Amino acid sequence: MSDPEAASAIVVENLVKSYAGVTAVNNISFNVAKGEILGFLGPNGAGKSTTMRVLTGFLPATSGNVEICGTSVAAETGAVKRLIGYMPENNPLPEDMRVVEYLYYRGRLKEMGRKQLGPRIDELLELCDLKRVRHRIIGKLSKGFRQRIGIAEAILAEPPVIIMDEPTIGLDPHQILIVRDLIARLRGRMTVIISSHILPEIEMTCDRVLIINQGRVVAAGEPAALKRELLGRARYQLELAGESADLAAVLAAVDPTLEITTESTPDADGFRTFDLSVDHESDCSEQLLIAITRQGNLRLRALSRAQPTLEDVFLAATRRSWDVVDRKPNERNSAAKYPSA
Ligand SMILES: Nc1ncnc2c1ncn2[C@@H]1O[C@H](COP(=O)(O)OP(=O)(O)OP(=O)(O)O)[C@@H](O)[C@H]1O
Repeated sequence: MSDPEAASAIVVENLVKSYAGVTAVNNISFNVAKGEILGFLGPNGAGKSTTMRVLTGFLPATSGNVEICGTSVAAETGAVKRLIGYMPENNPLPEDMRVVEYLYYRGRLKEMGRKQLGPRIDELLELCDLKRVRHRIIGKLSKGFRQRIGIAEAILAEPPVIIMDEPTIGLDPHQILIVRDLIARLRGRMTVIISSHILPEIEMTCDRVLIINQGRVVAAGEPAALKRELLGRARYQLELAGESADLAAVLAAVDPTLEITTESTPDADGFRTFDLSVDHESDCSEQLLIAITRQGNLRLRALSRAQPTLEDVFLAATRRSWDVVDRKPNERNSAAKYPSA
């Protein structure tokens, strides 16, 4: 059998990080496979930045073990820093340097050879759409350019692992698109962890997500699997005129687990919006459409299957974890244990 840790670029085991009086990261464990893009999500104060700082060797862990490509962060912090390209939140850049100058300077600090640096910087200016600002002073550039300079710097020496804290924060939709494409191009070549509050962004970019709250992992998996695990029931919406009892009878005939969750008051034409939920994932839109049309007394104007988003998953996972936190300690002991990824 293959060893899952051998295929992991990042291994985090029972990581704890406490500041004076605050446990920011409370015993989290997860692996990130080589070439995988992992989205790291959590509400404000969940412990995302702290975890990233420990992973990159900028902060020592209180306890636990972190390995990057088989190298222990605690034992070989210097070596680990060379394995990671890190773009911290609000990435600080030297205001008075020119773009090329800065990348060259950072490359030399990363011990890259002069001959190797020139072509690599040209490649990155192209990849990160920075060619037209290559000789501009960084302090005079917009946020979008500055974020891309941060990404260029993180991937400059082609480290196997890239960690980005809120890479699209403060960017406009066009700039977000550029950064998203840029990250997608790293898939398979580098292992990437991205922390973000922008959930559609994460959903589009990441292979897997890890949601933390109050320093603990509260959900982990592929977005589609998490939707099934956390949201369970599929949802539909109808715009329909007719008696609720007639609709209820049709629903029972289509699927005994189909139920009306909310219904609106009728509009001027007598149509109401009904929200439905059903206990399984398989699509029953067509059966619903046929059964309602055949019923005779019901007039259907619209039928749609709700597509749950990562935001729904995030809210369900964090709400579930708050429920556990709110329970009395003796109840908490018997609560379901959450996956540690
Ligand atoms: N240097 C510090 N000293 C004391 N407490 C800290 C320090 N840094 C963070 N904390 C606390 O640790 C907890 C986790 O903070 P962290 O910044 O890791 O969360 P986060 O998920 O990155 O939040 P955000 O999304 O707001 O950046 C918070 O309660 C925070 O107040």
